[in-house]
Amino acid sequence: MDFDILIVGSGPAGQHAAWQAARMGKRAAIIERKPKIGGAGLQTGTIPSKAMREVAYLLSRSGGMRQALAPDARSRHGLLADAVRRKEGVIAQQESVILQRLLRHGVALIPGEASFLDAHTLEVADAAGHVRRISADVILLATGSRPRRPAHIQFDKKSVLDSTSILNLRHLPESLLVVGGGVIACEFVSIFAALGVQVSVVDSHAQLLTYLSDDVVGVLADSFLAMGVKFHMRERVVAIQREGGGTLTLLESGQQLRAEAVLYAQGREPNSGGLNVARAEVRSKDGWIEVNPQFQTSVPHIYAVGDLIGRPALASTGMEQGRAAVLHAFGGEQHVSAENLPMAVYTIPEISYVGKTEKEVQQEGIPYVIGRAQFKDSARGQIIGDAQGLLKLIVNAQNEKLLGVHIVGEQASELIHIGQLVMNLNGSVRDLVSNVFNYPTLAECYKLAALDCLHEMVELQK
Ligand SMILES: Cc1cc2nc3c(=O)[nH]c(=O)nc-3n(C[C@H](O)[C@H](O)[C@H](O)COP(=O)(O)OP(=O)(O)OC[C@H]3O[C@@H](n4cnc5c(N)ncnc54)[C@H](O)[C@@H]3O)c2cc1C
Ligand SMILES: NC(=O)c1ccc[n+]([C@@H]2O[C@H](COP(=O)([O-])OP(=O)(O)OC[C@H]3O[C@@H](n4cnc5c(N)ncnc54)[C@H](O)[C@@H]3O)[C@@H](O)[C@H]2O)c1
Repeated sequence: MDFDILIVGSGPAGQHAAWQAARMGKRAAIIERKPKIGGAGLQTGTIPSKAMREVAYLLSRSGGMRQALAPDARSRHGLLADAVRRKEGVIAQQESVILQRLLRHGVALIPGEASFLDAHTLEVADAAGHVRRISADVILLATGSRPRRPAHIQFDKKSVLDSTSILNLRHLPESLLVVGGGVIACEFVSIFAALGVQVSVVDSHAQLLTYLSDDVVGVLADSFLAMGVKFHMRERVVAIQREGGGTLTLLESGQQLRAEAVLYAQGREPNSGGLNVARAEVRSKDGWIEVNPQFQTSVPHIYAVGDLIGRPALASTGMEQGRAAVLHAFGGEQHVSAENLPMAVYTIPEISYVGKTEKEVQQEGIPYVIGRAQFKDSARGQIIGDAQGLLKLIVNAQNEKLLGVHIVGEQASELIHIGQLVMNLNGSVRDLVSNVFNYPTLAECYKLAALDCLHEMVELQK
């Protein structure tokens, strides 16, 4: 065999699998079809969108930007240029960090598109048309996902966009219609609304981010309204046409919406088409690869991780899946599945949560109480001017254990890890009450919300 492990895809899942294998002294190689490494994590998704968001966020913090920007188209385009520059700088720097890490650990990087010849052999075709065969004891598939592009929508990378092409815009549209109410949709609504674009949203649901708590999403929706975002909820898109320099979107209700550009953000599809998994007898469903809890496919020495296996489909979880699969493949330390995975939505304001939602707790029939802390009730919240922020704890009313933490507001993506650790260490709401937090901090909201929970528990017992 040429290698101990061949990894297909250099996104977060593939990188972390390769790094782990190399740390275990294995001969590892990554095959990547794109000219640059990093996948959606670094090149077309997580990092570029977060880098652009940072520019939009800083602008939104400076206040009043819509009015300030409206008359001056040149400065608006300058802002997009700033966002693009920041994005490209961060990508280049991270690319170099990842490359150095992989090369330092002796991971081979093989350019080209991989497809199975048999269960131990991949054919790799590079951009110059050269084809080679490479074999390995273990094969790990980490080919990720791409935006779902239904055939009836004419994407053109200029005015009808997906989450990849929107990152390459060089001209800031006057108006943007976002089709979808999921994570990608909401993150881009934040970025473009904060950059001064007139943003509208169309979604078939009654609310954005349907799986989140109503009160948390309510804070986000209010913030969007304050940024001038218009909503067309419970509506479906029938067609998107190009019209002059812009677009015309037809809704099922008969309404017609004009916007300079449209972002279509309704889910993702697996990158498994070219892999020819049937030749290796790897089972898949609608292109998503089926795996067991150890990330083995139907062929035990072939593993699949990351977006390719479906939800949660996050860079954070993909990295850990890659590491876990390699530990399993080479009999390393016993891997314990990570529990209480956090999720962050990098909107303005940020949202983050861990554990169960109130709806899930109700469905499971668990007796619970809710404790809330408004950021405006903490000194730090006042200092930084976050009047909307909210931290909400869901606590088991019988054993006082934390069941879920939901945060919307400044630093939500960082703050969540406090609650996550308490949950992972099987702590209770009383641990949050007795903990001393720096003052003034937003973290102190944990204590305020925990005290609110204790109060609710007393009320419940009356
Ligand atoms: C706009 C956006 C924002 C996001 N924000 C976040 C976030 O804030 N936090 C978060 O945790 N997650 C976020 N995600 C999700 C995250 O980007 C993905 O979950 C993550 O990148 C998946 O990693 P992966 O390694 O499975 O696949 P990918 O990152 O998609 O990488 C797969 C790689 O495989 C390569 N490949 C595919 N087929 C072949 C083949 N046959 N041969 C060779 N190479 C192949 C591809 O070219 C690609 O480089 C975001 C996604 C998007 C689109
Ligand atoms: N901050 C983050 O962690 C982050 C940010 C962006 C993306 N992501 C990852 O990218 C994934 C994809 O993001 P997304 O916003 O596309 O997904 P999503 O699941 O959040 O939202 C997709 C939306 O499209 C709709 N939809 C899906 N399939 C559809 C179909 N066939 N027809 C009509 N509507 C359909 C859904 O109802 C939903 O409203 C996420 O699940 C997440 O894993 C994560």
